[in-house]
Amino acid sequence: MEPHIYTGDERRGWVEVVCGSMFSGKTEELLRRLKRARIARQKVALFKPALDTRYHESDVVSHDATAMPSEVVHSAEPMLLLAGDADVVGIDEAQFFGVELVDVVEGLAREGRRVIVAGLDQDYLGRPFEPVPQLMAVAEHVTKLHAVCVRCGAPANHSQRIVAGGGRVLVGEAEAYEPRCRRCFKAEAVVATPVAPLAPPAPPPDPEATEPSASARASDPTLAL
Ligand SMILES: Nc1ncnc2c1ncn2[C@@H]1O[C@H](COP(=O)(O)OP(=O)(O)O)[C@@H](O)[C@H]1O
Ligand SMILES: Cc1cn([C@H]2C[C@H](O)[C@@H](COP(=O)(O)O)O2)c(=O)[nH]c1=O
Ligand SMILES: [Zn+2]
Repeated sequence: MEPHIYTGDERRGWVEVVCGSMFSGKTEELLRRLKRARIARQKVALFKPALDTRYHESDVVSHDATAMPSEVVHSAEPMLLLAGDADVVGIDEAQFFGVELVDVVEGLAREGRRVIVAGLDQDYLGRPFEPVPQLMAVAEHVTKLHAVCVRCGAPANHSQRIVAGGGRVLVGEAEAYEPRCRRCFKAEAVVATPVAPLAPPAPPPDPEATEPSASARASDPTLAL
């Protein structure tokens, strides 16, 4: 068989992954790239999983209310057909699709499309959140974004769950999750009450007390655990 020589004028597909913690700007970045593709008169298809109905039934909406209409899918496979003749395919909330998303994304790219996938790289315990790590491995381009840690203001790499219960998947917003840096993230703890953003440091502990005082428990909800 003759070797394939790249001539530069053929349609070539590739995969871009945009990952990071909650509130890091993944959806905004995905929508920014898709808007630019539209300005370049490319055909764009955008998908989101049926599980994510937080802000709107079908639009993809960022925490800052940037929005774009999308097609809601219950699994990854239908995207292969629904993408139609789109040059660029965007997929948000990749962590809600199973590992079958990897084959679908690779299939779309093999057909010559630019595929942009946004999703959480870690779950609320700091574990790799499949299928995003697998997608990062096969992608041509990976962008990792950071939110601002609500405790100290450092770049946040983690999504701290602040409500009890739920399994790995628990759809939610600021009422259920806080972006936190490595130092402020507590993998096992579920903090019952969210603290005010960037609260001043708690007063020094009472040396007389053997148990945390009621006021200390009130100002630091982790002591209530
Ligand atoms: N702690 C925070 N750090 C950074 N952005 C935040 C924070 N809290 C709220 N935001 C808002 O969230 C927006 C990013 O939203 P979005 O793109 O939906 O993030 P993601 O998809 O990564 O969850 C920011 O532009 C900002 O307005
Ligand atoms: C960490 C973590 C998050 N989720 C959910 C919570 C939200 O519904 C989405 C993430 O949305 P965003 O666009 O990145 O803000 O995922 C979850 O189900 N499990 C988790 O461990
Ligand atoms: Zn911090």
